[in-house]
Amino acid sequence: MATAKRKPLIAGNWKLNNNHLEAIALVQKMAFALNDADYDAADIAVLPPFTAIRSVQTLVEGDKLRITYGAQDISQHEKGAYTGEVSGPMLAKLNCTYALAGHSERREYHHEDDAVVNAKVKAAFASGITPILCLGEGLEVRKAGRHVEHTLAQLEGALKGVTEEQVRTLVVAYEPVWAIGTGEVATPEDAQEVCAALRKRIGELYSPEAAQQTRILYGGSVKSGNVAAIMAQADVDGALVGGASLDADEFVKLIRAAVQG
Ligand SMILES: O=C(CO)COP(=O)(O)O
Repeated sequence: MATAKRKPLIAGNWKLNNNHLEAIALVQKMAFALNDADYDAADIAVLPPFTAIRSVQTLVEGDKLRITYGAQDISQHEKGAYTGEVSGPMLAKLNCTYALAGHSERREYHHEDDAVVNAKVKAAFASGITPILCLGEGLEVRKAGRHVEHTLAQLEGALKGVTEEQVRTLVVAYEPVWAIGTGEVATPEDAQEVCAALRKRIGELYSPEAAQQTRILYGGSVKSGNVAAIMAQADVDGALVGGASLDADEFVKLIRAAVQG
């Protein structure tokens, strides 16, 4: 089998934090600390709230920063009477590289099911944006030992109608809900078990070659102190980081720990 050549992706999901001025300050601090070796070693992304994307874009483009950025959500609709929604074409116009689709907090608080997540993944691709498809089980499912089948079912639901060409560029993020914001990090072996199963299933649904190209991240209480062991797993290609991405020093430390093999 061809050896994997996947560039790590470390993405900071800011969630509901940072107004546009705070966003500028945080990205400036990151940019000050990061160097070319960091950017060569990993793709580095921030996912600000919608209101801060324009400010981040202006900073990144004005200073030609190698930090990429994206949105925490994307509408399944392109335009029309959908109050409060932000579309793929709007995000593309802001040069967003990524959009999260199906984060567990969207699934839980906004009742997004696999069909909606599927529509969001396709909406992102239609606008030239790379979806970061978030998957993961809750505590009950984990306790019942059904975490692999649960996560694979979410994957299949989200990929209906997605082409092999698209899946090669897709980013999947395995985020066990019980490990998000709880300090309860999955063990590296827990992360590897599910990430390997996801890659295997992508191989079965598409092709082994496509599966070797899809980047699969782990998320859930990732910090500078635990990221190296998680990244050492064969099928983990990066991290989706919440809390630890809000502090520039900690996030840069985390990025460096992630790529030191
Ligand atoms: O949900 C997450 C990233 O999308 C993980 O959040 P924490 O890193 O704060 O646990």
